[in-house]
Amino acid sequence: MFNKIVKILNKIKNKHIDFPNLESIIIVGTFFSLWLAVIFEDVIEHVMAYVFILSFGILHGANDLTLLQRTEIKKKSTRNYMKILLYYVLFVFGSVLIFYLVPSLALVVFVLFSGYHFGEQHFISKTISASFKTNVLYFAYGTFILFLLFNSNNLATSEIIKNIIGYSIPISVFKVGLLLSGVISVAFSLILVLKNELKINPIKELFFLGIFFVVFKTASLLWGFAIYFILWHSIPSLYDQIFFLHGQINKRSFRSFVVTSFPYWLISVAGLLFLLFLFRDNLEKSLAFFFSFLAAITFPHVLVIKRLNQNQN
Ligand SMILES: CC1=C(/C=C/C(C)=C/C=C/C(C)=C/C=O)C(C)(C)CCC1
Repeated sequence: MFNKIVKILNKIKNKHIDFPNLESIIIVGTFFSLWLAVIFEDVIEHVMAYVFILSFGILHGANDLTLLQRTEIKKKSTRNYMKILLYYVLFVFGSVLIFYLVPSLALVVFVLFSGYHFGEQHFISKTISASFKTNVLYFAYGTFILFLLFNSNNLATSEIIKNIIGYSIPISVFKVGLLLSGVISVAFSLILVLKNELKINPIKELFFLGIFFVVFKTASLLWGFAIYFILWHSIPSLYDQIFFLHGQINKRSFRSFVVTSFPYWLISVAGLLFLLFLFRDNLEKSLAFFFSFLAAITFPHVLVIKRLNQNQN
């Protein structure tokens, strides 16, 4: 009883947000964003999407170096930090180079990596223990969400892909991808639930998928992506990262997270804005560059978060 009272007081004092509340906020935010998609035309949706991706989206990956440092068993030292920074920068530039040299391979790897990363974020708190089967589920679920988005906006997606890789791919690729990833997701979630290795509420999961379907069908490609990426991925991920670094979620830990992220955030946003400025006259080309840049900073981020989750297990 006493512990409960202390917990409630602590919540009020720290304005602590617990996960069920965060989920409700995300659902309300999604419907609000959906309403914005109905009243605004594509150009406004694009501006809103860029603002969200550049703020929360980039922010959720801007503390990777600190997270990496924390997960290092070795003692922290300046030299250690410099080494991590050097590897990180090399990794980002290596990704850019691969996008430039073999764009089709880079794009496939990017979509697969992202799928795993989205699925991992969605299911990690509902997974009892990590295994090959949970990895397959993360991968299949995340790619299913991406293929749902691509199918709902197939022409716009294939146009951007054409700008990245230089040739068109058949729209049927999205349908096959959706079907395959959907079947694998259902099969592996069933196996994991039956083995008591996954704690999910199937009705709730289907409800979420229904929301994503309506959002992707109603919003433009970029706004639909931004709604999922920010509300359903970046905000829960920010929450987990702040918790990992500070042990609690309150104004102070959030501020500290923003302060340490700021230099990396600024460098990424300045680089991205510069690219968008260069391609300002050609929306399709600028979107292609935008996604390639996002990919370059995503590759190391996916590995850092994977490591963080392994560390927590
Ligand atoms: C939406 C979209 C694409 C994929 C974007 C992806 C996969 C983004 C992933 C971002 C992540 C995982 C960020 C970091 O956390 C394509 C294929 C470029 C085509 C055009 C539309």
